[in-house]
Amino acid sequence: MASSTVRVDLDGKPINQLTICMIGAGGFIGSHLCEKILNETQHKILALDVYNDKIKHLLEPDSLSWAGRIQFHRINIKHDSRLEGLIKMSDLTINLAAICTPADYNTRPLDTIYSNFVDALPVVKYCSENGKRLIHFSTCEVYGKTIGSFLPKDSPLRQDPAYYMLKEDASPCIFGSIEKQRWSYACAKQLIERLVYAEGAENGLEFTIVRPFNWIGPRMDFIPGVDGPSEGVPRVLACFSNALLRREPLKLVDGGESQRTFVYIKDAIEAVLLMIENPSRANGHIFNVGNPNNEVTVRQLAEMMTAVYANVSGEPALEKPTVDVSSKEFYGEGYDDSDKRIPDMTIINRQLGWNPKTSLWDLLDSTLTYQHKTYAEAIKKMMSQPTTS
Ligand SMILES: NC(=O)c1ccc[n+]([C@@H]2O[C@H](COP(=O)([O-])OP(=O)(O)OC[C@H]3O[C@@H](n4cnc5c(N)ncnc54)[C@H](O)[C@@H]3O)[C@@H](O)[C@H]2O)c1
Ligand SMILES: O=C(O)[C@H]1O[C@H](OP(=O)(O)OP(=O)(O)OC[C@H]2O[C@@H](n3ccc(=O)[nH]c3=O)[C@H](O)[C@@H]2O)[C@H](O)[C@@H](O)[C@@H]1O
Repeated sequence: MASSTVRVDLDGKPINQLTICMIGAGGFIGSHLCEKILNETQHKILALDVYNDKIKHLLEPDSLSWAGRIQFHRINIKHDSRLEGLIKMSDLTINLAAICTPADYNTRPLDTIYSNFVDALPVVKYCSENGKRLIHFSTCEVYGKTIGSFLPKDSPLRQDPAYYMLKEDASPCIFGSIEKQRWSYACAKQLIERLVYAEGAENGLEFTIVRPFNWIGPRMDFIPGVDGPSEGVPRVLACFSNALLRREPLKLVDGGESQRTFVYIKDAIEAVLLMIENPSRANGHIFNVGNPNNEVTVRQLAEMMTAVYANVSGEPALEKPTVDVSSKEFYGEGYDDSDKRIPDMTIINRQLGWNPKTSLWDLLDSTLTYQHKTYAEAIKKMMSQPTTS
């Protein structure tokens, strides 16, 4: 229920009701952000996407308390003349639309570059020309590899945060060669960040750039063959969930040595709401949003998910829960990887006072409970059907 008391910002000033044009509202992050805004604020949402399956529960029935505060527009921003009008009608635009699954970066590099750079251009332009505020979703992938990854494996400097900690205003962006098409995504995101920043510097665009660090939780991506293509490769949470649901070993790419920090989607969305409601603290900034305390190797993630899922499902884990695969076999030619991703939290702490709360175990527990409830029956049914040859 949206609270009826007056909401105040971090400086104690009342927050005016906003109309928000949310592009990509039907995706993983968009669905959680819509839910949060409708539940806790009085803001209105113009939700733009080509799909709405993940926000269907928010769009109907009309009797819900937020009826009239969310309006879905089925729009592909690549070619739809309604886009500028919707941005003009809004106080703030949030752009989440993107191709953002690594399996696509090296196999569909053109689509990836168009989606993350070319298609985002008109959004930036319309915001700038019409004096509208923009929150643009970038990625932690713009940092690429850490400086430390170029040091010898046994170098003590690898333990020094100066060689791995990722800082918005200091760290370089280090990508692989052009043949490593994995970096098409990071590079496109970096260029759109630079464009947004330049629009701010030269034309006064009021902007905030968000760099998410592996946000995970319910509704992330799809389970192949259930609510997405059988041959599709989602991000790691859904890949591992799919294997656990099917009682198959989890595939560790190149030994599962890469490190990631995972943050619970519900924690991360709180940071976005703070940005929305505190423009004077958020404008002109780039924010890392992640949980530096939740670092694991991908192998450790697989082990933890296996243990959590055994608890959730009540079924014992497989005797051999993981299997090694090469990145070429799994993703194809042109894959490369970020070695380690720890967000520096100084800027978001200083500007918005935000800190993540949820431990990796707890966030996996609630997420895998959701995956089990949502998919276990469908998978069982599918697997019991005879395969056609
Ligand atoms: N989930 C994460 O941890 C993470 C990490 C880093 C960056 N990001 C960035 O955050 C944003 C949202 O990510 P997500 O995880 O919610 O992804 P998602 O794929 O679930 O959501 C993206 C949404 O954008 C929509 N979309 C794509 N192209 C569109 C177009 N041309 N017109 C209209 N709609 C279009 C898709 O249909 C989808 O619903 C992306 O920009 C992504 O790069 C996410
Ligand atoms: O979420 C993020 O912050 C960003 O990172 C992701 O990139 P990445 O973390 O590399 O993608 P995942 O699919 O989540 O993979 C994480 C790691 O697990 C590995 N992996 C993935 C899937 C699998 O089945 N097995 C496996 O070992 C990958 O090789 C990678 O090392 C995506 O690029 C974006 O969604 C986003 O910009």
